Amino acid sequence: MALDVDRLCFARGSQEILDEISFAAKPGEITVILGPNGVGKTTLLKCLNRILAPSRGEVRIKGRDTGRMAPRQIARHIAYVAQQSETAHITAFDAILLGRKPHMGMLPRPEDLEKVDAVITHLGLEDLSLKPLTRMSGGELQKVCIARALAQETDILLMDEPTASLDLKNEMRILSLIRHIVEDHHMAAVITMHDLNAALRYGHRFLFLKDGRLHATGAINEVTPAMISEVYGMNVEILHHNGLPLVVPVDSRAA
Ligand SMILES: Nc1ncnc2c1ncn2[C@@H]1O[C@H](COP(=O)(O)OP(=O)(O)OP(=O)(O)O)[C@@H](O)[C@H]1O
Repeated sequence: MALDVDRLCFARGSQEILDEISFAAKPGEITVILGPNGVGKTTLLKCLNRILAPSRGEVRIKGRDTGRMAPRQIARHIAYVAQQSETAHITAFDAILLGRKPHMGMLPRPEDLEKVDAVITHLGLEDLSLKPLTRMSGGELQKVCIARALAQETDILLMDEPTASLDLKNEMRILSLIRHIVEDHHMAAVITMHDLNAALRYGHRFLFLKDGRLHATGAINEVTPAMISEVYGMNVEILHHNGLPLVVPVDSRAA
């Protein structure tokens, strides 16, 4: 496994946010964390790369406890795309170059610049390369953030609501891009999402959080309407259209 999470707990003061969360993220797969607002999805992601320190339990990268690793070492294995990306007045090229920081000293080496060029070409971002982040649309910015994560050359990718501010077309494009990257580069991705239909379309494995605990997990063919209803407090059906699952709310009463 690329990433093993073992009985992870996180508390803020006396408030227990995450309670005994265990799962493993596999290379070549997108693991999607699902659950209602405020359940702890972002908190869990931040515990995975130790932006937040779990109060109990372990997160292991290829068997190594992240609690015993320096932040720079963790950053060589885990790239993190936060929910609100920074929009500093720097170009896309420079933003992507920041992804090389865990690998370089004070100054970029020729191989760092070559890596950034290669990622820009791979994602077709040549036209954006010299554009400042402050003048980018949400979709453009998200692509730059993904490019920076790729330039970081990690085996694990964490993304917090990567399509939150995107229109339908860009949402599909970005999720398709993430899925291709994960499969082609054999990365293990863990992402949070609210759009259940997009999640079921592009994810491989699903974790449902409820009341701070892992309520249910499963691959695409193991997700049931009951799991969704119990977690979101709303009755749903799962229909199929052209082989794709579609979650349809049945009524708005609490399940
Ligand atoms: N900086 C903070 N200080 C105090 N409490 C916080 C902080 N950040 C989050 N919380 C609380 O921790 C809990 C989990 O928040 P978190 O952001 O992880 O949830 P989430 O599932 O990602 O929510 P959403 O779907 O709305 O983004 C919530 O009760 C939230 O109010």
